Amino acid sequence: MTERTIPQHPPAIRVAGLTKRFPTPGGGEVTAVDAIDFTVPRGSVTGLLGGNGAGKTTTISMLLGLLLPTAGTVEILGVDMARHRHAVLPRMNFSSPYVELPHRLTVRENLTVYAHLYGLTCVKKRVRELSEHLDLTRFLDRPSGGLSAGQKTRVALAKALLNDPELLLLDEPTASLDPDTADWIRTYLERYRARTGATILLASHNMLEVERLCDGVLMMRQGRIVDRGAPSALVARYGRQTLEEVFLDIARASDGTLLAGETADAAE
Ligand SMILES: Nc1ncnc2c1ncn2[C@@H]1O[C@H](COP(=O)(O)OP(=O)(O)OP(=O)(O)O)[C@@H](O)[C@H]1O
Repeated sequence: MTERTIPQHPPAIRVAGLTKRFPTPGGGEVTAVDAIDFTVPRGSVTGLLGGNGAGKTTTISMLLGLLLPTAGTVEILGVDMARHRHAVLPRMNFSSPYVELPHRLTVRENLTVYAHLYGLTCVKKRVRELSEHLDLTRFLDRPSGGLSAGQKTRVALAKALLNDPELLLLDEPTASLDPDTADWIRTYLERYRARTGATILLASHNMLEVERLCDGVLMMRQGRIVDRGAPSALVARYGRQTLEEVFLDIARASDGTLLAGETADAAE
C-alpha cells in the first residue's frame, strides 16, 4: 500500500535559539532576548506577554527582520528570514503605537504610499475599502499627525492590513485607547482572523484582552520564555482565577524560583 502524502503547512512562526544582545555604553552587553524557542500555529492568535523590558518588542523586531539576531533562527511561513526575507515580507505586516506614520501626509497619502511600497495594484480601491472597514473615511484628507490616539491606531491598523497579511504582528494594539475604541479594535481583529484565517501575534499588557483574543500565550521574563499555554490552562496550572493573577505570579517570582511551567518542563 502506498502512503498518501498529506501536505503539511509549516507553522506561521518557528523560532529557535533566538538571541539578541545589545552593547551598553560601558563596553558591556545587555541580553534582551535569551535563546528562546517557540512556534505559532497558523490561524492562531498568540499573546506575547511580559513586564516592561521582558523582550517582547525586541522579539517582534527580529521576527520582522528589522533587527538582526545575535544568534538563532526565525522562520516565517516556512521561510528562513536570514536568507529569504524578501520572499515572505509581502505576506506579513505589523502595527505598533511606537512607529508613527509621517505626520504631514494625510491619511489617504500615507495609505497610498504604503500601498505602492507593498506593490499593490488597484490602490485607490484598496484604500477606499479599508477606510470603510475601519471607519476612516471622514479622516482620509486630514494630516495623520493631527489625529487622536484612537484614530491613529485605526490608521496604523489599516496600513498593516493593506496587503491582506497572512501573518499580523501587533505591538500593544490597544495601548492608550478608551475602552470603547479598544473593544472596537478587538472585535475587528476577531472578525479579521475569522474571515481570513490569518495568524496574529500580539504583545499586550492587557490580560482581559489576551484572555478574550488569544488561543495561546508566551510568557516572557528577562528575555526568556518562562511559561506558555492556553490562557485557561495557565490559570488552572497556577491555581488562579484570572490571567492577570498568573501574570503577577510570574512577574514577581524572585530570580531562580521555578515557575509552574518550568517545574512541568523539568518533570518531563
Ligand atoms: N536598542 C537597544 N539598545 C540597548 N538596549 C536595548 C535596546 N532595545 C531594547 N533594549 C533593552 O532590551 C530589553 C528588552 O526591551 P524590549 O523593548 O524588547 O522589552 P519589552 O518587553 O517590549 O518592554 P515594554 O513592555 O516596556 O515595551 C530592555 O532591557 C531594554 O532596555
